[in-house]
Amino acid sequence: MSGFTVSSTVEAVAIGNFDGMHLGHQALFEQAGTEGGIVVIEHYRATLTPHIYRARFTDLPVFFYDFDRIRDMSPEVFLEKLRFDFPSLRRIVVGEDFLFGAGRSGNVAMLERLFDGEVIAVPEVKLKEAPVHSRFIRLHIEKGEIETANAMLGHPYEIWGEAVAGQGIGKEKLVPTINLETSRFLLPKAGVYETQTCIGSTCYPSVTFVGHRETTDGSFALETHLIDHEIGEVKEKISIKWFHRLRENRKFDTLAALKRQIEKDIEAIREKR
Ligand SMILES: Cc1cc2nc3c(=O)[nH]c(=O)nc-3n(C[C@H](O)[C@H](O)[C@H](O)COP(=O)(O)O)c2cc1C
Ligand SMILES: Nc1ncnc2c1ncn2[C@@H]1O[C@H](COP(=O)(O)OP(=O)(O)OP(=O)(O)O)[C@@H](O)[C@H]1O
Repeated sequence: MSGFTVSSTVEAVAIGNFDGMHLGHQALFEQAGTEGGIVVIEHYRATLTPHIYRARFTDLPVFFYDFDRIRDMSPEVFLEKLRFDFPSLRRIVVGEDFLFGAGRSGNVAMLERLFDGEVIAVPEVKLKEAPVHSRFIRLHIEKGEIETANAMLGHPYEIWGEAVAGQGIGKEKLVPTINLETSRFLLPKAGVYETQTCIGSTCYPSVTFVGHRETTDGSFALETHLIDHEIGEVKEKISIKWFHRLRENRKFDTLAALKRQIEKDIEAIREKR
């Protein structure tokens, strides 16, 4: 989907890029109310909830404005577009730092001047003094600090991908794994993680490896092993929810040594259950 979608019923919109659909974003959605909608200014750089994945974290309808099509609009023209696209619009919800229009020339005060309805500017949401923003959540994920990222998101960090063929070593010599291919999602720092793997509507406890397989072929892989659950060939889309980084990616001298370590990783997760 690209460009924009129009709704004649939506009475309130929250506006922003909304990568992650984090606690700060959710505070805006609450103010938009049940008749509200979400206007995503889409610049195609989102890596936490790229494009339509944002819709997984809200019950409100999500509309997309392609950033390239609105970037040169003055604040006045942008407001005209909103009024045209949402003829029932009575309320606009943004964060208090919201800037809009060509060259980011419009702010909340200008929005209040130009819009004849209600403008709600939500104060910055923080988590224990730390401001919650997509850019900080990305940094935590890149450092493997999943608990902090999840606390800021208000939900477990989740990525989606397709199952692809692996080397065939796992099942024979280590543990069976689903090898995943993803695009656009930010991957956590290399290592081994406590995760859940969701196939269809069922989520299984799992252990996930992300990084270069230093012990075998050295190539990059994202692999997940379902703990205490056997599964045949997986054809549908899979998601991984991330919870905790267990350890670094390491090079083992033998496959037997790697297998012993993987068994310990699995046991560490079982003990928590
Ligand atoms: C829980 C888990 C932990 C892993 N840890 C490492 C590791 O520390 N170092 C490494 O080189 N490979 C690690 N791997 C990846 C294995 O090398 C990989 O599963 C193996 O090469 C088989 O790949 P295949 O599934 O493509 O056959 C791990 C895999 C799993 C499932
Ligand atoms: N922590 C927050 N508290 C309140 N409002 C927020 C917060 N973070 C973002 N917003 C508001 O949500 C909307 C979407 O913002 P945006 O997509 O830029 O999120 P962001 O987390 O600030 O992203 P980035 O880190 O990339 O700047 C904007 O109206 C913004 O002002």
